[in-house]
Amino acid sequence: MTDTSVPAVGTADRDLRAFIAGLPKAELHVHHVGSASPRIVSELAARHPDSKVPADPEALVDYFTFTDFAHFIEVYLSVVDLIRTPEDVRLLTYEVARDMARQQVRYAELTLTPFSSTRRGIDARAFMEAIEDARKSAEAEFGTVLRWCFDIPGEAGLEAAEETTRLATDDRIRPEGLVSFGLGGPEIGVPRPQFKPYFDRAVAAGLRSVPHAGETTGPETVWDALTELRAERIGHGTSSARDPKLLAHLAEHRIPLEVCPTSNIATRAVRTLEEHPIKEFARAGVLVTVNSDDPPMFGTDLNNEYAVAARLLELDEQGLAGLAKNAVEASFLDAAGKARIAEEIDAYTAAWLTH
Ligand SMILES: Nc1ncnc2c1ncn2[C@@H]1O[C@H](CCC(=O)c2cccc(C(=O)O)c2)[C@@H](O)[C@H]1O
Ligand SMILES: [Zn+2]
Repeated sequence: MTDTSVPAVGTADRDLRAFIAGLPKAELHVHHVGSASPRIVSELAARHPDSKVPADPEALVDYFTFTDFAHFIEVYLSVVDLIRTPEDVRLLTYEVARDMARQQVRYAELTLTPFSSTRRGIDARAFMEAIEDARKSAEAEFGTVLRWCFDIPGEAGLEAAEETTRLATDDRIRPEGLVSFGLGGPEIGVPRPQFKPYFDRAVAAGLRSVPHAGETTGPETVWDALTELRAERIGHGTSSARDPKLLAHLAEHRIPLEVCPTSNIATRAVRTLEEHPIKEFARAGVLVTVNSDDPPMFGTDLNNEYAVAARLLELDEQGLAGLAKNAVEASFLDAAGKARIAEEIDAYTAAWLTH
């Protein structure tokens, strides 16, 4: 006979997952192409049958298993090759927002790499119109507010930096939803300081600096991002844990880290979740935000990243609400926008804990 007095293993975990599923959230580090779900990839692959990306969602699980960071970028670029027309761009953006809304994401800063599209022949203005059309439809229909980060694909060099900066700063081209400027791709062999003039121009044009740093290289790259690229938040920043002075600096200056735990395992930047430095960040007083990076490619979503963080940081519902509010605080929303989501988080948490 089953002993019903003993809670089934995992009940607490299930309750926390249910709490997370309904928790209003903000996401600060998530890539446009990297958010293409199997459903979206299949639709794009069917449109472009010459692509090497499998159209069958089940085959995508194997295809999205990476041997290292370089392999991840290789696969990533094969998905980039599926985005060939402004309509592909619009579809991807709109469907990504739908997937976010299902997870109660109220606000997201989505990282786009417009250079990858313009160099493949998509007209810059048509690209901007496509993302803006998707942004406005998504906000009206799903209630999810999107803002853009344009990032330089570092490995593609200064030509990519120049083009990304032009697209981000030319008043006749830059989209209304653009708030920030980033730098992604591999770090090894791609020194950050060479991008200083481009970040200077972007910051002068009113954009916020949010480069990836310390994902696959050491803390010196994070220092470079801070001192040379004027970073206001750090993408990943994983290796900061190896430099106590850096942790103290990040904490003192309230420079948030955009932590993406499952991504770090999938790209082999960190060996296991148990070894992930998120605990050290929190202990040092750094403003930690939790993000999904390239969720379907890493077999995760934002809700799962919150569940992972809850386990690693030993958070209860109040702790998770605090984590969600960290992302709101670290976002580039205005004060009223931040207050609105923070209040929603508090109201949801209070209602959950009293019923
Ligand atoms: N975890 C990540 N960490 C870092 N970056 C990540 C992560 N996830 C996704 N990215 C994205 O990968 C892009 C890389 C694209 C790139 O390197 C490249 C090189 C040469 C040519 C072209 C091209 O398009 O022709 C592109 C970055 O810009 C970034 O947005
Ligand atoms: Zn990233």
